[in-house]
Amino acid sequence: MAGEEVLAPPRWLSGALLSVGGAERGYTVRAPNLSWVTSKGSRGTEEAAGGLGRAAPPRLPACLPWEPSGGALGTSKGRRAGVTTAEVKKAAFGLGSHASLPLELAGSGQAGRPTVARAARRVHTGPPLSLTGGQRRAQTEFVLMCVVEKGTKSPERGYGGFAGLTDTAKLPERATSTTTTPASTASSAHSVPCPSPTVSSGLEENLLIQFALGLLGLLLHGLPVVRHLGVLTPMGLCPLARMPLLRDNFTGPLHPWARPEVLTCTCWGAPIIWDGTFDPDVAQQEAVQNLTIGLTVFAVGRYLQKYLAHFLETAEQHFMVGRRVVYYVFTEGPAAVPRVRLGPDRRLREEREERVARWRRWQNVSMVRMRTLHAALGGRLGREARFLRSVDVDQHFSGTFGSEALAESVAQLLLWHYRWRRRLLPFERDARSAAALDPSEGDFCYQAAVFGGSVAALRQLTVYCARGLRRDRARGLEARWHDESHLNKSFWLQKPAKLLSPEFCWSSDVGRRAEIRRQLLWAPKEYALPRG
Ligand SMILES: CC(=O)N[C@H]1[C@@H](OP(=O)(O)OP(=O)(O)OC[C@H]2O[C@@H](n3ccc(=O)[nH]c3=O)[C@H](O)[C@@H]2O)O[C@H](CO)[C@H](O)[C@@H]1O
Ligand SMILES: [Mn+2]
Repeated sequence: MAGEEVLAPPRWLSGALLSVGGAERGYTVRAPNLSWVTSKGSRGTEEAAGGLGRAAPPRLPACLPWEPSGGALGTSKGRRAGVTTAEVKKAAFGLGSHASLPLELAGSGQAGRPTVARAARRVHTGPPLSLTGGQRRAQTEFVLMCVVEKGTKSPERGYGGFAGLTDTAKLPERATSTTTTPASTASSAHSVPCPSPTVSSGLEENLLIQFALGLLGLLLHGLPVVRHLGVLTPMGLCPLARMPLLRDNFTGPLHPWARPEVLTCTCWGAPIIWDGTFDPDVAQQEAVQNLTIGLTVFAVGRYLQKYLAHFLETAEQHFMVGRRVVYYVFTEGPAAVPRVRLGPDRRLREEREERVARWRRWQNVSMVRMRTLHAALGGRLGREARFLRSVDVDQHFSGTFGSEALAESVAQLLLWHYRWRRRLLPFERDARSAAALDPSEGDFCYQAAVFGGSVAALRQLTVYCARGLRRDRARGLEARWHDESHLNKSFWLQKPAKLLSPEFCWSSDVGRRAEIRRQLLWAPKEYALPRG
């Protein structure tokens, strides 16, 4: 119901519905029998575990981020072993500066003094790209293993201690494989979902409650109210809330705990940016200056006239204000691109795109964007801009969209489904499609209307999607949500370094929600004319 305010559920109800949604991402459920295991293989004290905290070891699965600098893994030992920090991070999910590894690394070093190099090599050559069935099971049972640096006061000093939380009742089998699997060829079998809760007993009941509420909502208010039921599904809590805060090169210190009603980080350590979890002024100051940020947008056919002017005008007011920005407008009709007054240090380039115009169906225009973007990233655009954001044109900015939205790779949570259970997410389920995800796969549902990252990350992403789209086309297939389905597959395999909350891409169709404080708004869906 447009304009209706929907409040967060009362606490008791959150508890009742705990396992329905966010909890399955592994944040809010107690994991029994957790204890520290140190690098020496013994049950550890906190000190031995790297000084993780002064209080008793937390009962929640917990991960610490790697030092943004690369910390222990960037040591001379690591280098001598021929393993770079970047390689390790890539092997462990292709992450940016923060990573957590759901691996069993405890005891991986020599007795008494495990070296970073050994651990790094182990990460590099074995899991998580070749997890055994036992490890996978262990993960779903909340064994969240983390690599924790120890003794890394100076990044030049090379010892790493490793500690993890493990369920001592069910230690995972050790991985036996030592074959190297390059991250770039990782298939879905190698990507690991956020752990699922062991306490699934209430799940069916909770689903029933939600179903009953849905039915009631239907009877009382008609269909639209059903959409709001997602609000009753807790998203889970960021386990890092009680840990050292994640840092991000663009955002300054983050405050994941500032928004306890929503999930503010992922299980692999990426922050989810919500209003209040960052300080916009600090973000603006901390962000590396003098970066050119590209904003790519396709405006083909009637979309150009209907949406582009308003989109650009509002981008001038809100998008990366004070920074160097280049708009890249892909269109077959550059002459019709509206002349919008641009601020200093901001320019607009028309990228003549004849190919897109050939496609009659709007879905084809949408899909061909991946290929076109990939080609452009290899050319002038890729040389000119350091970070890019690709957006749909049928929306406009209505609030600040600044440096906090930058990172190595950035995904946007889809507003309809950000609280939904993983199994219910509308991923491509036709196993023949390159975009297919198994019901146990996929972390979140991301939106193709906003994604971004460095040139290198986006080249990887776009080529992956473009290949998948081409393969599907050759087989006469089209994924359910076109390019968006492929984007979701890609982000499942190569986890994004940062997620933007739905506050960054909202629709008035959903109405107002208390938890949504700032917005990039979709234009009303009046597609009869532009798509006609
Ligand atoms: C908000 C959101 O979730 N958007 C996604 C959703 O799109 P939408 O349902 O919002 O699709 P859409 O019509 O906005 O098409 C995507 C974009 O392609 C461009 N365009 C499309 C057709 C055309 O004739 N001319 C033109 O310029 C334009 O930039 C448009 O914004 O699903 C699409 C694929 O199903 C894409 O994945 C979109 O990113
Ligand atoms: Mn759109």
